Amino acid sequence: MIEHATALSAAGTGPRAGDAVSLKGVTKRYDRGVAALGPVDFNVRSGDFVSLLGPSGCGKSTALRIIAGLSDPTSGTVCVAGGRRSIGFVFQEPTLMPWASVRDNVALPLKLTHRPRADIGGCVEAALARVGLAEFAAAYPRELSGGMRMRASLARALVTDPDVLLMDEPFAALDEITRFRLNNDLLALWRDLRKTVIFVTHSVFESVYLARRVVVMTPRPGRISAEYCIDTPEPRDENFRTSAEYGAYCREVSAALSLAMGKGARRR
Ligand SMILES: Nc1ncnc2c1ncn2[C@@H]1O[C@H](COP(=O)(O)OP(=O)(O)OP(=O)(O)O)[C@@H](O)[C@H]1O
Repeated sequence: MIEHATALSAAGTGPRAGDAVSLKGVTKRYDRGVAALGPVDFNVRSGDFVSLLGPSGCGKSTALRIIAGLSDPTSGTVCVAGGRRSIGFVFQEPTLMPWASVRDNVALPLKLTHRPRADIGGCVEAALARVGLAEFAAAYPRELSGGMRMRASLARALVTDPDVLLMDEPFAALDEITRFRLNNDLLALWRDLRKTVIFVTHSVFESVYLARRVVVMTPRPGRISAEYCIDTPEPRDENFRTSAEYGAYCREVSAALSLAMGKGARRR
């Protein structure tokens, strides 16, 4: 089974036709001299679901922020097919405005891009229906559970119909039952919409469950240490989560993460 998993020494070259995102020689050094990332070469095919897996502080969020254009790389080039407007971002925290209804929170990206008022209502209703929150449009964030707040945050990212969805440990703070349910709902959404997803996590189990490609990073400054192709029939569901195949992938990726941690230790 595990022979499906192909470990590669490094990922990516320049952008190829069909790439949604391409990073070439990307590094990030913060103002105080912290070398956070790279160099990283990384390509993501359009419609793929890729997980960036690495230890806390290895630069995963930094990589996402650079792809989103929220932070500039110190060196290297970033290419996003369709440009930054084609990106939706889901942060670690739901980051909802507490004084605004769910409907108004989700409408925010459309208002910021001056979308005609007549379009906004329909787009918001559709995004809320996508994440199972249609009945909570008028509710305020304080009236929602943690999982529902994260659904609202996901709806806000989807409302502009982006090609690329960047997700930064969105479910890390949720209880396991809610997290598993959101994992399944995200996979269903991805199968329907076929957006390109880059999902950051430090959970081996979550990355193997969700992603078709797991990219393992070393500790800071994060580099790509290995890649695994999780080649299992779709749709994935609870049967996959409890399968011997899933367990074997998790063991393999876990071993790769341990190896990556060792690489980081040697560099320091
Ligand atoms: N604005 C900043 N200024 C200075 N250093 C920063 C800044 N943002 C991040 N760092 C540092 O860069 C490194 C990488 O941070 P980053 O948040 O990208 O890691 P991460 O892998 O996403 O971590 P986590 O999984 O804990 O969220 C860390 O050492 C962090 O302290």
